Amino acid sequence: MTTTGNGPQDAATTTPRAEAPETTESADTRSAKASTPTPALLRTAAELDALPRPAGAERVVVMTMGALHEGHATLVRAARQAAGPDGQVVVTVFVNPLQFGEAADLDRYPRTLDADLATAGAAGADAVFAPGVDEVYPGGEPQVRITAGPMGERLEGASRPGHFDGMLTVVAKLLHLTRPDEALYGQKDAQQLALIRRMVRDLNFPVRITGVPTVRDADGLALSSRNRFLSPQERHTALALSHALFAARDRLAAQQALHERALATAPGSGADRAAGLNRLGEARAAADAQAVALARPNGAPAAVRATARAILDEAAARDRHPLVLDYLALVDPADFTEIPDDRESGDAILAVAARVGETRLIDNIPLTFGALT
Ligand SMILES: Nc1ncnc2c1ncn2[C@@H]1O[C@H](COP(=O)(O)OP(=O)(O)OP(=O)(O)O)[C@@H](O)[C@H]1O
Ligand SMILES: CC(C)(CO)[C@@H](O)C(=O)[O-]
Ligand code: BAL
Repeated sequence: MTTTGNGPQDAATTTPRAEAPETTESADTRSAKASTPTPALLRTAAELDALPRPAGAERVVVMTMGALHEGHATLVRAARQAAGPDGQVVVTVFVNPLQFGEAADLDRYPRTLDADLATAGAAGADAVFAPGVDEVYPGGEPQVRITAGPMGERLEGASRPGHFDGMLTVVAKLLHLTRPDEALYGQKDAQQLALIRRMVRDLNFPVRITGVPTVRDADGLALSSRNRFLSPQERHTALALSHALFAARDRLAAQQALHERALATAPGSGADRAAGLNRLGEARAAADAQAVALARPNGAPAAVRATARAILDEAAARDRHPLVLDYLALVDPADFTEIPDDRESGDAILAVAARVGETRLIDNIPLTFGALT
């Protein structure tokens, strides 16, 4: 019997281990991990169906492609928190062939189920649903699929044709199979999260979708299963992604702080304020007001893009282990269309994708234009 110690309604504690197929885990590994709660491993839809729902509490699902890291563990902990002690957390582990373009990317995608069970259990999962490809697609490639629509053709969709149709198709299937009250996804895959929200809204899926902020290494690199393919030198180059995003965010904050200071110093429009302050001999405040007057209305989006671009260009110009930029885009979170240069307020996402060596990485940061500090 598996135990998770997550409460009396914990369905995993009611699922005998013998009913789930064995993993390839050795007896030695199992005993070494005896102190960590091991979630029930479910390999088939029938086993998942047999998992009792928590009485009077919710089932919360985290979907993954395995090779779990601290980013995934954070999602599982957030799911545990959302489900509460009486609720149930189910983690899915499935490398979905439908969302891969290059066969090589699919073939080399890391598969680490034994370690995943331990990570999921330690983070509070009650069950791990890890079906094989034949279980998810018993009739071979599905003829009928979800179409992501225009948002799915931008950025990641343009670089990975068919990716989002494949992703949404499996997410729809996994939502039907797991039937959660709530499902959590990472903001690291911001376009994916936006599309899942859109699918759930457009097609009336009875589930709440929650986004979880990106988890990063101490030096800023967004955690990703694909990071393990980076050599130390490539990893160093890859830091340009997050550093570009942070620099752009800091530039926007500085510009907004400048604007606020100018507003606080004297009322009126930028140019008038600068002239008035100059007459009063307020040279510093006048310079601020002038800078703001010049910077708007075409300032902030362009400045944000240029700041990030400069850092990425520098990494692309390196002789060894250069970064190859795929896209840098400042987009509207609602539909992933480009933010126009004259946009003065509202939410945006600055998103980047680049290849370092053989590894393609993505990252993004949420920004708010016109927000007062
Ligand atoms: N660093 C992270 N912070 C927060 N959530 C993350 C992070 N990395 C992955 N996730 C989320 O975990 C879920 C499963 O993602 P997935 O298994 O594809 O991992 P991954 O690290 O993104 O792998 P890869 O980038 O190689 O595809 C997704 O909702 C994803 O957004
Ligand atoms: C949502 C998902 C599990 C669908 O395969 C995958 O795209 C991922 O891990 O982000
Ligand atoms: N993390 C998103 C899934 C993918 O790259 O296919």
